[in-house]
Amino acid sequence: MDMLLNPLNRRHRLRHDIPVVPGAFPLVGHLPAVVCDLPRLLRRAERTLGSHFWLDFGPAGHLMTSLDPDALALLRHKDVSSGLIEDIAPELFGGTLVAQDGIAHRQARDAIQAALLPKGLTLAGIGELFAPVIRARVQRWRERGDVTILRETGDLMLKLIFSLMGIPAQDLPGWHRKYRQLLQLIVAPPVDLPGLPLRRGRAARDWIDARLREFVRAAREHASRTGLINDMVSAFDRSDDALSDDVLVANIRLLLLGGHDTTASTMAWMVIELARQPGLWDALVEEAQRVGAVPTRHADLAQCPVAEALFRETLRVHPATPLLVRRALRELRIGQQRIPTGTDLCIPLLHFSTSALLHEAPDQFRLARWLQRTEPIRPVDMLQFGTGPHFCMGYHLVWLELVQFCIALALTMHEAGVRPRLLSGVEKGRRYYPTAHPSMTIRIGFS
Ligand code: HEM
Repeated sequence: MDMLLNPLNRRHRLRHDIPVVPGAFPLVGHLPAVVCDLPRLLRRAERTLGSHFWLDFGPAGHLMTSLDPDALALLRHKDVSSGLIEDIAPELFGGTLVAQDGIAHRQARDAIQAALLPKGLTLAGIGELFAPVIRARVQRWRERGDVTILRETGDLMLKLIFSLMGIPAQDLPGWHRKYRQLLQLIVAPPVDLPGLPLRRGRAARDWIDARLREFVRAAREHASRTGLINDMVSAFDRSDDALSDDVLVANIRLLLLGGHDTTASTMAWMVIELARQPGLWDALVEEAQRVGAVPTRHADLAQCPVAEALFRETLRVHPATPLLVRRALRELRIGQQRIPTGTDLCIPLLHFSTSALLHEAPDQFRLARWLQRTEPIRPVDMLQFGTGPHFCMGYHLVWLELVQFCIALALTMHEAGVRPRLLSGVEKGRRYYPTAHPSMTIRIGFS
């Protein structure tokens, strides 16, 4: 199938001496091709235009996209701002630390970081909280015999994140509904009328924020239901310059958003890879039988190298966050390329994650690249979580929950004498933006 580009727009144009990729549609620009076919779009642009080119992200405007590995240094550059993300999605990310720079960013980040590091997660008993929820879910898959995998992992991840926040089981359906409405803010047209996505999304955000405020109050009164919120609130209250509750609430909401789609997509890809590569499944089952139980603490993860390699390789081949956006605050250079002040930038992690410049045989799914390595994990090996001051705050949590998930899946299915099998094609229906994920319709059987 050919790419979703506008056949009437073939003109070669330059902006600031950098070529614009032809084929943009009015209003939505290159978004159809970005969403459905980003790897091919980047490869074609590189082949025909070189390492730097403009892509039109429709309402978000033109972003100068760089495939030069030097562009990664921009993620650590003091004159490169994260504020662009707030311009693109003000309703979701306004006031959150992902859109802040410098001291404001560091203050908010420092105040909640400790709760998400291995020690904080262990003290709050997050592994113990998650293990039974994950085991119950894969047990249900075994009983059902086949599942639509992305829908299931999406549901499981919401349950885990809500349990992290201490939301009681009977309140979950209400939270699910509001969360789905909140997500509509990503695509809502800017029309604020009753019944339209913007109005519904804002109302859902206010509902969620009001409840998060109650959690914060409960934590201050030492009546919190979970260690994690408790730890965040006390760290926030201890921070040098008092930060307002609005900042705390917006950032707890950011954790709900940041940890859902990304992890659900990775989990679904893991099951798909296990289903289509029987050797991977056998290695995982052997490891699960050796450890005998779902690990609950970070210290236990070292006993699960196969599950860890599966987590790292799945993310390398299928990075859930395909691109990062930034704004140049002054004139910069990427290699030989001059970047004018004010340029909006796109740094496609997806391209670097599967680039031959950074990985040997990048297109091959190889656990051995992790299992046989002797040197420690480098920043470039974790690129799927970003790099620099905005490096993902959920990294240790994701590592824990995905290893837990792999071991639970292998133990449960092996006990029943079944293994995952792919019941549908994988290539059709993949999406790459705003989060990359496999097709919604892929079914996995357990037989
Ligand atoms: C496979 C799962 C995940 C992937 C691939 C992922 C990826 C990323 C990436 C690439 C960034 C950098 C954004 C930037 O530089 O602009 C980021 C930031 C962030 N992530 Fe994750 N993430 C995942 C899971 C999670 C989870 C589970 C949480 C929390 C519960 C989380 C919370 C955050 C937060 C709060 C930030 C903003 C950090 C900052 O701006 O300082 N993420 N993530």
